[in-house]
Amino acid sequence: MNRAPVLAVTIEDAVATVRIDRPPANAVDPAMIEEFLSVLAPLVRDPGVRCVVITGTGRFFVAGADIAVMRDLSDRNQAKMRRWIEVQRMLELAPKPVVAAMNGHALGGGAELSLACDLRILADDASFGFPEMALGLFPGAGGSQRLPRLVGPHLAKRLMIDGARLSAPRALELGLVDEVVPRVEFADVVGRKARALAAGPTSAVALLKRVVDEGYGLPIEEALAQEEKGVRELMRSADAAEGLQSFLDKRSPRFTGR
Ligand SMILES: CCCCCCCCCCCCC/C=C/C(=O)SCCNC(=O)CCNC(=O)[C@H](O)C(C)(C)COP(=O)(O)OP(=O)(O)OC[C@H]1O[C@@H](n2cnc3c(N)ncnc32)[C@H](O)[C@@H]1OP(=O)(O)O
Repeated sequence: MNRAPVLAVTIEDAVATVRIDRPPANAVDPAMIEEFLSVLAPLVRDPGVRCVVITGTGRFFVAGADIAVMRDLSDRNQAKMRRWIEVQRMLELAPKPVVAAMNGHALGGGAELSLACDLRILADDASFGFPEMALGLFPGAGGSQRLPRLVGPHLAKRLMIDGARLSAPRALELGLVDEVVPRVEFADVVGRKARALAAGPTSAVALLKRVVDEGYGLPIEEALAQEEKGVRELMRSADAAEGLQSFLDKRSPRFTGR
């Protein structure tokens, strides 16, 4: 059954915004996951896109997996739903900054998606959390592995066992999100942040993301070797030359992302 797309992509000032609109709660189903994979691939590859913003509509960013879909616990259905992990890896490895602009409730798989992004901005009246336990589940779409990396294993287990929907200030206090913004200013703040990121040295951001992803968790000697590989590429980048020269010229840098 083909249905209308639930993702709308706009590109302006080198910022690609992917807006989710699947009423009533932007819950994730297999069709949305496949749509995400198909719209993200060109955005990740396009050098003209230097920042990607993922956002929702109305009261919801993403309310998690579609619970009606999750009732089908067959391996086949779980395999289709588990491709949500691939969406997260695409964002995590994108050679450019990715912003989770959480306009509304970011829960379960929605909160998990945001953990794969580089900047998490939450509207001040939105909630954030991993309520899967109330459904007899746990955040098994990346959350059980990324959350401990973010806040440490003890707090991560507490958040997942408790399953609380956290207020925006509490999510900020725990370090789960980077910024909480009043709803009335949300779109402006996200736009400003995204444009600033797009105008920055996205080549350095791309290399840093790769170095962190490849080095994290490795024994320090191997991790430093990964870092060295990235630094060699970094020092050959046009952005590094421009950044250093602009300081000496006492002018603002004009980064190209190369
Ligand atoms: C993301 C994909 C991952 C899949 C991985 C599969 C492999 C691994 C499997 C094992 C791991 C499991 C991983 C599970 C991840 C999940 O995300 S499970 C779902 C987690 N989310 C929730 O539990 C949130 C559920 N929603 C709510 O609690 C409330 O809606 C709210 C957010 C507190 C808002 O409440 P309120 O303002 O009262 O609005 P509602 O009336 O409740 O909701 C409005 C309508 O939206 C529907 N809805 C809301 N959330 C969902 C949802 N997640 N799925 C389906 N539908 C949802 C709700 O039913 C209402 O619908 P109507 O009644 O028709 O208006």
